[in-house]
Amino acid sequence: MICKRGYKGYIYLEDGTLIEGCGFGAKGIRAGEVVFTTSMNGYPESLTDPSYRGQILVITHPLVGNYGIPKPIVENGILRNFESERIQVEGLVVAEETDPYKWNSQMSLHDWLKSEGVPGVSDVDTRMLVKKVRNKGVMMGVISSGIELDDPKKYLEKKYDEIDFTQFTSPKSPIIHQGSGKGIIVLVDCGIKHGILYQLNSRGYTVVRVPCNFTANQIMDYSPQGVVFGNGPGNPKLLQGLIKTYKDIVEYKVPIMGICLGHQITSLALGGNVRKMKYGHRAINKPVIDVTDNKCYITTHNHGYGVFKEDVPKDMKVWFYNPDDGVVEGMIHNKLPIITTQFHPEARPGPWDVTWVFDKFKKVIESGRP
Ligand SMILES: NC(=O)CC[C@H](N)C(=O)O
Repeated sequence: MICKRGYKGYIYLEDGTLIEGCGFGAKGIRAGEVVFTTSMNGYPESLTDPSYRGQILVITHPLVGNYGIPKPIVENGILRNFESERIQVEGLVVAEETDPYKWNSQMSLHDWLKSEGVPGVSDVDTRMLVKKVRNKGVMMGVISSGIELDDPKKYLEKKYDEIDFTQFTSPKSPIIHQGSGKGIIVLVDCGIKHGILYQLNSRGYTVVRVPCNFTANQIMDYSPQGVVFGNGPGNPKLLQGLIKTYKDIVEYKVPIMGICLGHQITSLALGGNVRKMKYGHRAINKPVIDVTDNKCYITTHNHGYGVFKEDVPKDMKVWFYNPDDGVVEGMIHNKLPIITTQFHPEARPGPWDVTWVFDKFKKVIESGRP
């Protein structure tokens, strides 16, 4: 195989599969859970989504890199075109990585991965790889770019589900984004996407991002009008401290919104359950049905764990579900001002059809009712 960047690359799966391709981006070896997204675009946003920490991402769209990587645009400390300040995935696998052709491209995908020390592998039969993951379920794997992979098993000692990745993605101290109005929302930041910050801040709220391990007292010291438990990486059941904080916050009856990881933490804190899915939902065109009016929306997803119908806490009801597999994609509390979505109402990447969920949260805050 002749490789465009001059070096080879490999993907090794824990079931023994070894795939040879071409290396791109940084030279190096990393381990991670191998997951795939069917998103057709939005790779700058996906690669910087902290929920992908610990994972090797396979993009099923055959050409990746066509429009390059834009210059970051920051307003009020909020990134408008990336989801965090760095690439979060452990590695990237594509069929073909291309050089950019677009007016606002600042650098190629290859140069971006290289500058951030993240390995990529191209020229891979991603369809075969995805079929394997779909049939067997997500697996641990090793990605190597530009380095021979002699003994891949030695990189596979740690299991994705047993690592608390929020230690890498949560800020160490609070970060404040001033709003135009008076209200304060505390956003519990276990590795949030800037799209969520943007949606809250653009509705006038001052958003205080607090570390994932802040206590309820520390959160309530800000006298927030609402508390948002945002997205984040890894296994929600490892976050027992966060679950405790959630339970304590519920006692204050303050309006709560849970997004993705926050939806899962809601279920665990209120007596429900969360389970690992076979290969998760990662896409920007997943259908969800709103049971209140039976409307179907096309939404952005990135989750490997899920709340199933029988896992919903007894004081909550299903708000959204995915008609493909029945996974619960949103919940509303029967009495308390608590709403959640498993999908990403902030999209990025993806359609903005469901940003009204943030307006709904504003109404919940104003009325004090779910
Ligand atoms: N995007 C998220 O918040 C993901 C939540 C959780 N880490 C999961 O994979 O299911």
